[in-house]
Amino acid sequence: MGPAKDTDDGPPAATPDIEDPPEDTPEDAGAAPLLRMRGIVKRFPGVRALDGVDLDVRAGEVHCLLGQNGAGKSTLIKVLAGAHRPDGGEILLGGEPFSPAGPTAAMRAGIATIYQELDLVDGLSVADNIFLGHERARLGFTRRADAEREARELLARLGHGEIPPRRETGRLPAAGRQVVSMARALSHEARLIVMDEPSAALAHDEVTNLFRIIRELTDAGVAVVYISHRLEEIREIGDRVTVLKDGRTVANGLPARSTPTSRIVSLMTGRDVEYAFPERSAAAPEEDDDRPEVLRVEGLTLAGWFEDVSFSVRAGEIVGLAGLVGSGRSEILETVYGTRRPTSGRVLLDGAPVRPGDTGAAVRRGMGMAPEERKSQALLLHESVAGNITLAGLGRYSRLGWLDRDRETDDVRGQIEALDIRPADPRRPVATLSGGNQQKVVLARWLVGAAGGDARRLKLLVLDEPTRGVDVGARAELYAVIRELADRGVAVLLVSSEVPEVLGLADRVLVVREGRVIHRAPGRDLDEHAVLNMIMEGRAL
Ligand SMILES: Nc1ncnc2c1ncn2[C@@H]1O[C@H](COP(=O)(O)OP(=O)(O)OP(=O)(O)O)[C@@H](O)[C@H]1O
Repeated sequence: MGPAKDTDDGPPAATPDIEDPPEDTPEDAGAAPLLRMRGIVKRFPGVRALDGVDLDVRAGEVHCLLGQNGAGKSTLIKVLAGAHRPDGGEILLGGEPFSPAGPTAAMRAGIATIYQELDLVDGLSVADNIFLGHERARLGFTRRADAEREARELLARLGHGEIPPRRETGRLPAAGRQVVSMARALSHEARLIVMDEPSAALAHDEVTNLFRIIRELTDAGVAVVYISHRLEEIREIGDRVTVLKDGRTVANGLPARSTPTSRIVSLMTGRDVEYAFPERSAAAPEEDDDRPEVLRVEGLTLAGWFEDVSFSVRAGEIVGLAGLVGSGRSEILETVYGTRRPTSGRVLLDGAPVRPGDTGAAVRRGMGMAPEERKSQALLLHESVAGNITLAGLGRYSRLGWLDRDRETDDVRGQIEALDIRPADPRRPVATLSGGNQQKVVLARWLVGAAGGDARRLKLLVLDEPTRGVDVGARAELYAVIRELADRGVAVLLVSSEVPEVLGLADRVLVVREGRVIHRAPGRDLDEHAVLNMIMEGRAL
């Protein structure tokens, strides 16, 4: 089921099963909530994204908002942040009716939002981004030295005094950009901060830092609305949980720590999902494996990033790189695919060298890549879902100069169904899909490539954070699809910040630290604790 169709005919939808308030509430239970949203409705053409959502948030709590991809989480917080005008419902902030005329009005009322795709201006300095659109800027707070001093203080408060306020924001790594976004929220002295998947781009130690900051904020009485698909995080940082499904609230304010995971997952998905990794193929030890080598990387070096990296991936094999953000793991993938040109070393596909730094040649030879930054690197946002899915292989659909539309449509529909892309409408512009559904579109593009039996067949699929932003239900489906691809003979090379994902999926794992491969082992022989220890401390237990 996708979001509610915006039609007025048909029987009214059943009243959602809203849970009673929890018993183990924080001390301020009984006090009026800081934020109360009631019956919020938001329609887009053809879709009712929000169909009567309730949300109550108390001062000083971390309130987690959960739901499958497309359930309406981002839309709800955009309504709260003044970015969307609701079509119905009521919002009370501090007991007063609240209907922000726009984002600036919401910010002035003390609501700050850190979006999934950070809304920073890459070309501006860190300090300029922090004070962008700031009231004080308009009152003459433009003196650079003052802005930079205050920016430095905010960054230090966030534990990142090393980020220079004058640095061009686009040059910072993902974790640094997020700190800037957080500093912007703090600069507004917000009383409610919304974080939309703040940990998605962060490595383990950065998440620890993020949680420390969140605790400081809530201790000072700030409320945090936290959106994440990582259920284990919700247990660690959350106080209460609200679950959305198809644009409705199905559970309102459950206790975050004591509600069983199975209960939360079945509320989100409407079914019981087994959160398991697919069976691995019976992998032979590396030296005895006689499957053909699809990818061979020899002494690959990208100065300043990684050094002397060698490995191979065989047909039907999944190889995973585990490492921290900044360890060089994503850069290794990008150099294999040709987005970056190595300083030295070689990449061979089916035994023949690939032209360095030439992604076009890589694709023609049968490589596909789903990059980390889907919006800037992978999607044509104004194109349709179908257009994005068939992007890499248009040649596949032309016969004697005619485009074989039927075949194209069948392939696209097949992928929409296999990955449960919502809404299931091939003509919808990708820009209007939720974040997780956009990620599925990126993957679908390469899966189409793997389906055909023609010369353009996919041989090597390179995946950088394949499940970022993807909900728990769809994750299991994606894992199964990736394994199925491997079973069909595709070689898969992947990176994920989630160590259990690398260990659960990969036949072989390479542990990367500070630009070097420090350990190699079959996925089944490693455990999460040992790998975390290696990537953080540089040694095995
Ligand atoms: N600007 C828009 N135009 C049309 N439809 C939209 C627009 N924004 C969101 N939608 C639709 O509204 C629904 C809810 O999307 P939303 O982004 O709120 O989901 P989400 O719960 O945040 O999902 P995710 O976990 O994938 O980020 C989806 O069906 C989406 O396609």
